[in-house]
Amino acid sequence: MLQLTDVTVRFGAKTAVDRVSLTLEEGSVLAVLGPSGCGKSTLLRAIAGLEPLAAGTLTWGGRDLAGVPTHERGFALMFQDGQLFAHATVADNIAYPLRLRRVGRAERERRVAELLELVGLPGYGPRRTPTLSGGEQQRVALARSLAADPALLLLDEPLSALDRSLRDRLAGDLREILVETGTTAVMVTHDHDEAFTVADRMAVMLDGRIAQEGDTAQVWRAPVSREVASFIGYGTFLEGASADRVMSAAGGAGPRDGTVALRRSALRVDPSGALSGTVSRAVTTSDSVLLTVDVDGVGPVGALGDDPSHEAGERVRLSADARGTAYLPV
Ligand SMILES: Nc1ncnc2c1ncn2[C@@H]1O[C@H](COP(=O)(O)OP(=O)(O)OP(=O)(O)O)[C@@H](O)[C@H]1O
Repeated sequence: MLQLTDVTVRFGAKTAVDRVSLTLEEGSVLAVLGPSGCGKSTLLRAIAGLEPLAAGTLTWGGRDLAGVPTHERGFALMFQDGQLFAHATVADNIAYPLRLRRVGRAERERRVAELLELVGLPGYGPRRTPTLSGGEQQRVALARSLAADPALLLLDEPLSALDRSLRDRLAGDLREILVETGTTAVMVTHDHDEAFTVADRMAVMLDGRIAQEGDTAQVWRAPVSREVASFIGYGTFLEGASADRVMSAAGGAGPRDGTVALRRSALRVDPSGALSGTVSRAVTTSDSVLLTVDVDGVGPVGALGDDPSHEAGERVRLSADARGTAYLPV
């Protein structure tokens, strides 16, 4: 088990990581999600032993890691750009951590073949890394990180150098590989889709502190604040009569105090929907039409359309789905 208690990292007067406490069971994958500059890479580097703690403790399996240097922690790190050796073959890159451990040649070859199979690149061993695509290079980097059977895998934005569609596919593969190998991992990302796909637990980090931590499904359904909600995909916030009107259309209970957060998927164009309004903006993407609709008696909300011909000024009806809504704690 990885346990962080009040972990604090400072750079001069700047507190980059501020009293962070987290627990991660073995076999679990935690995503640390947060905006640029919130301190998530620094937190990961502190776990790796690359940044000294100004305060707090870090333990693995009950052992205090203070004074344990990076190479003795038994953790592996993988970065955004993979950092493969350009002059070496794919097989040599993956075998590198095994060489450091003086694993014999036959065992190295067996393990490299097994890892290439695992990351979906069988037969790639003799290739030189500069001849690989970006996605293939990240798969090789992942295989190299897993080669030495790390106790804990630390991933820093492992997919962010890739384009969107490749990223979505690799995120799913990464999830399967981590589950199949039973790897305990901490992944830092600013992309909530990636965090929901890869991890079973999520810590949302804002300005050096953990704003919310829990099962990904729990965080998805019940963000604890507007800041967290905005960061995990809720785009509309309503209060008072506007909130009541939408929640009653969604079949919710009677009026309640507080703010309702809505994902775009909470409101969909539907000719038999209970709400009506005027489209103020329509943006077509490959799999949906993103609308802003000025709903009568509610105000502007994000909604999903089904037809690329929607246009500003058009009157539409919307139905509401409670699964895309959340009451924020008062
Ligand atoms: N070596 C350093 N010296 C001084 N300040 C630093 C150092 N490393 C990071 N910081 C500062 O600490 C804060 C957190 O940085 P960090 O890299 O952890 O953020 P991040 O959440 O990973 O951001 P990004 O997603 O942009 O990489 C930032 O304000 C950054 O400028």
